[in-house]
Formats: sequence, structure tokens, C-alpha cells
Amino acid sequence: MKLSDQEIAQALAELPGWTVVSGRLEKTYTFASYADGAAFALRIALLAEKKDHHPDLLGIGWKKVLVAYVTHSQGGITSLDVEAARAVDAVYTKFA
Ligand SMILES: C[C@H](O)[C@H](O)[C@H]1CNC2=NC(N)=NC(=O)C2=N1
Repeated sequence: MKLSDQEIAQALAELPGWTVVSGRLEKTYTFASYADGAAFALRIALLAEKKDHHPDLLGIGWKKVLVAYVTHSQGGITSLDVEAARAVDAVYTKFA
């Protein structure tokens, strides 16, 4: 079920760096190297397959990766997106 604006605001308070852009939960991660960013993106892709919840990886840029979550089937942000954002932050601690 889609989260309300208030529920999203509460979730964001505990997700540093994540914002809502165009109805998606987004965060740009930075890395020491391009290869680190690419490796992170692959880790996130594998995590997505495991959880059966898939982010848009909107760009592997120069030492940065933009990750965006929305639940397509619900047409908005759900608790699945918030949980996935937390899981991606946990993966990132291995790269930061
Ligand atoms: C059948 C499968 O569970 C669905 O298609 C899943 C796969 N991954 C998904 N990922 C996202 N972000 N939203 C979905 O609605 C979604 N649906």
C-alpha cells in the first residue's frame, strides 16, 4: 500500500540523503573511484533480485551512482521502498 505524505516524511527523517523526486525515493551515493561505484551498482542489482524489488539505477556516473525506488505495482512509495533504501545504505557502508 502507498505510504501517505506524512509516513514518507517520517521515513525520510531516518534516511539521511534520501529525498522524494518525481514520486520516487532517490539518493546519490559517492565513491572513491568509478570502479567502486560500478561494483556498488552490481551489489544493489543482486540485492534487488534477492528481494524481488528493483530500483532504477539511474546512472553510474563519475564516482557516483543514483538509486531510485518506487513500487510500480502500487504506483507510489511503499514500505518496500523504505526497507530497500535502508538495505542499500547498509551495503554502502562497505564502500564508504
Ligand atoms: C513479479 C514481481 O514480483 C514484480 O514484478 C515485482 C518485481 N520488482 C519490483 N520492483 C519495484 N520497484 N516495483 C514493483 O512493483 C516490482 N514488482
